[in-house]
Amino acid sequence: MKGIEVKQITKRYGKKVILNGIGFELEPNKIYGLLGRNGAGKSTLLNIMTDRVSADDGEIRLDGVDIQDNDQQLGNMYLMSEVDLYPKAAKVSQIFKWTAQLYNGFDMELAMKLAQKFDLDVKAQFSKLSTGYRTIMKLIIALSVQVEFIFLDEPVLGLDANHRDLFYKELVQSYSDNPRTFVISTHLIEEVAQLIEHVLVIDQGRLIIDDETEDILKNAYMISGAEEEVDQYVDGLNVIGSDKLASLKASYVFGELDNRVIPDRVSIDKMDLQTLFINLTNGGQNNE
Ligand SMILES: Nc1ncnc2c1ncn2[C@@H]1O[C@H](COP(=O)(O)OP(=O)(O)OP(=O)(O)O)[C@@H](O)[C@H]1O
Repeated sequence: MKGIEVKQITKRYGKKVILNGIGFELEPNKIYGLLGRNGAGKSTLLNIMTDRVSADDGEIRLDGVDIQDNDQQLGNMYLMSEVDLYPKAAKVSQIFKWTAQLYNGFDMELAMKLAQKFDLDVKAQFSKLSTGYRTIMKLIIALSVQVEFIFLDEPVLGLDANHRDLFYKELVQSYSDNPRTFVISTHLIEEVAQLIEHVLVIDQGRLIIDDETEDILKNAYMISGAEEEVDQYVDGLNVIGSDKLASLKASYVFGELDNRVIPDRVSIDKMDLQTLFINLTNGGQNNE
């Protein structure tokens, strides 16, 4: 198979099972969203996929070949994470140069252009940059390395709204100029909902969603109105949660609605990705 296969990955820390037999595939040239609550194991999974952390069980294959200790395969992947791996005194421009030596296809012209757009001073020392600008430098590198698989772990950490907006635009531009696969792990679901083509959700060690964004949202509904009528309407449907305000209720349904008659005082709207995520990962508790 072309792409990455994640096969039955299990990871424990002490007695705690963080990832429990996770399996999915990443196709070439697609933007994935990797979602999960705090501590769900997203960073651990990305670290395993890039051979920075070893799994207790399972295997990662790129184009059919195991990536473990395989520099050639690992050279096709880049992980941008919160961890700062650079020497304290290093300047941004030096870090760009080192990265270019490590990754053949590094696009220095793009990196310098992006630095200008984001107002990043390439003569500054990395350790003296603000939190947001450290992220910006790492993002610029991630967009400029031009490898086949790019993993972005919390890519907008510390970025203000304008910089986040600029980053999403530059990501789309870079993706259309040079299609490759991105996996974006983030908590800002609504901001990336338009970008991601495929959604992966990890919850309690398991992969609970692995589907195209469009297909997921096609079957995600918010049924709202008078409580009694809402309850009556959703009876027998796959209700994943609900919210209540006085006598009004909103029930969240994930799955097909049949041809049942919609009562007058009930309205049906599409659920957004963030609402769906919250309801799927709140441990079965209603939000009432
Ligand atoms: N080196 C480690 N030793 C022990 N436990 C660890 C280690 N690294 C991660 N963990 C634990 O594994 C779990 C998953 O952590 P991870 O950072 O992968 O989650 P995450 O989904 O990225 O979370 P967040 O969204 O909060 O960043 C957490 O309970 C964390 O405490």
